[in-house]
Amino acid sequence: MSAAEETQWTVESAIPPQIQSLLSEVSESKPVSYVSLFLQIVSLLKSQRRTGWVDHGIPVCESIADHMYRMGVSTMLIKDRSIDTAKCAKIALVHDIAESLVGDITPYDKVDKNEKHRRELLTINYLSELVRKYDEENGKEILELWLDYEEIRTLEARYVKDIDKYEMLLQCFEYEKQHAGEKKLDQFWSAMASVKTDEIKSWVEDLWSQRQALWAKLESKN
Ligand SMILES: Nc1nc2c(ncn2[C@H]2C[C@H](O)[C@@H](COP(=O)(O)O)O2)c(=O)[nH]1
Ligand SMILES: [Mn+2]
Repeated sequence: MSAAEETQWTVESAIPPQIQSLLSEVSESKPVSYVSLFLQIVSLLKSQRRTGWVDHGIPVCESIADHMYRMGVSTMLIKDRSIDTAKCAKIALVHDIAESLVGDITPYDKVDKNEKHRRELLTINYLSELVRKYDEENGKEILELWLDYEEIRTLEARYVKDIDKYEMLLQCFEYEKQHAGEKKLDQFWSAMASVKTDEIKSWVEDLWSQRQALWAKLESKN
């Protein structure tokens, strides 16, 4: 993608036609009209497949929403009582919300991380503004929770960052099991090194030993 094409990306250009047609139906005189508009943009997360799996030929793979849902549930398992797990769940539910319009960009895509951040920051501000039309405080909260994650501003965000990697690795392990030796997704497992908290490290270490056992069994059959 050329530099010119990259910087041409705007939120407005990323809004798909089915959402564009809704924009003329909201009115600041009717704040509640922004609720369904915002949530129909969120719906895009339910149909967008996670690019990393698509790139590795996983048929019928999970969506971005699937990933965030299981992350939300995962935060409820954190047993460190000093962590505000309700806040973790909220961060999990919004951390990839900008991908509704930006799309799911992997570390191997041609979009560099500054451009990815630029697009996602424009989008989260756009989404936050939509919610503020209905409720100022809720719109601000969604933006702040997203920034907590993006900038790892809190220990809760650090846990969610770790769970983002754990959830991906668990999904990777599930795809490797499903494909019974046909798909060895080694590339993703380098993410283990990014996990920082002791508790989530213990989750990852357990998963890694399960994966090692799986491949020992699969490779013994060959
Ligand atoms: N091909 C690879 N894709 C990867 C890797 N690590 C992450 N990813 C994918 C997973 C998602 O599709 C996307 C970003 O995920 P976020 O949850 O961070 O938005 O990138 C990898 O090692 N290889
Ligand atoms: Mn994520």
